[in-house]
Amino acid sequence: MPTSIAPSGVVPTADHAVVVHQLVKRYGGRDVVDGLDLVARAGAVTAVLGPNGAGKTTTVECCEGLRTPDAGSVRVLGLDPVADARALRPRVGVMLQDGGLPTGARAGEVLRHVAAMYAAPRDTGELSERLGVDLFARTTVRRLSGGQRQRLALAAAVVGRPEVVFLDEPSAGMDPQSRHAVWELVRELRSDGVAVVLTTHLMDEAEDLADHVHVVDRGRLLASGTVHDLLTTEPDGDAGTLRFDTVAGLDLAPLTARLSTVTPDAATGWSAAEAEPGSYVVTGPADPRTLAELTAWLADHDVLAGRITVGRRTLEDVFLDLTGRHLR
Ligand SMILES: Nc1ncnc2c1ncn2[C@@H]1O[C@H](COP(=O)(O)OP(=O)(O)OP(=O)(O)O)[C@@H](O)[C@H]1O
Repeated sequence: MPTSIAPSGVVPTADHAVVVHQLVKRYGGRDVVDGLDLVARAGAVTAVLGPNGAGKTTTVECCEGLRTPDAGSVRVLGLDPVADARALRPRVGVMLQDGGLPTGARAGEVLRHVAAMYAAPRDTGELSERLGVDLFARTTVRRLSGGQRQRLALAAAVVGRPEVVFLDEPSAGMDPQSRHAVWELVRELRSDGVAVVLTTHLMDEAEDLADHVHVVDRGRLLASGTVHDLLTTEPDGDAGTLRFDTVAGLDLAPLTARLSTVTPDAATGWSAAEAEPGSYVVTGPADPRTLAELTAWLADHDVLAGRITVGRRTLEDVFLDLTGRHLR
């Protein structure tokens, strides 16, 4: 069962490296973070997953001491990120979404300069090589591509061997190979005991990397738990999904009724939604018979599906269930 599908179920304990409690942040009278609870453990990857504008960056910036909460509290390693900023600086690594790097300096210099600020930094040569920073070490930051800046920012965030790392959309704009290198590094940080907090709107990033996922939307926590917990939460249990694309506007009630007749003994029922015009998601105890029934139903309606896929539920489906909207 999930650690919590309800926001109130996030229970901070002493071994949490990050504890955000009822955080509120307002801009222009609008609560962009609206009573958010969030925890992150050492030796684990915690993903803050939500669509654009959900309040992920604002939340993480409050954890980094870059923004002051309007209400609620934030503790990182037991300290206040704003009041105890000096004590936290050597212990926390931060990768900002816009990089936050000096634009006139060369990439290699930036990394060496950041490393020099720490007592026991990582080997910059080894780190540069594995993230591909060595390939553009002599290029000034302003000339780097978005993905190159991201890689440099990540290297700078981890070079000081921090205990907690905040990564804001770490693989945004990266090619698949760079993304793979980032994910490998994140996994290694976890096994070294680092508390990794990453924001993402990429469900596969959250599913592949995260030990714990906080799903946020409109400044609020919608669900929290391990990926497995979130994907197997009642009422859908171990439901699978049948997705198909065809003409828009099909009446789905007769379809779910028909599928239910095929699986009368199943613990879970069927639900169906038109996620986007002409793009349907049918969730339930999918098996070969129900797939055959779906295609028969389509044939009865004289419609040809452009694509039919069978799969397990994804975090995208969880988000759709919770909000009625897509993650992106
Ligand atoms: N400095 C600011 N002044 C006014 N509004 C802001 C400011 N920073 C953020 N916002 C607004 O707060 C809301 C949340 O923004 P935030 O960047 O935290 O979202 P996000 O979940 O990180 O989104 P994205 O995935 O697009 O980065 C947005 O509506 C944004 O426009």
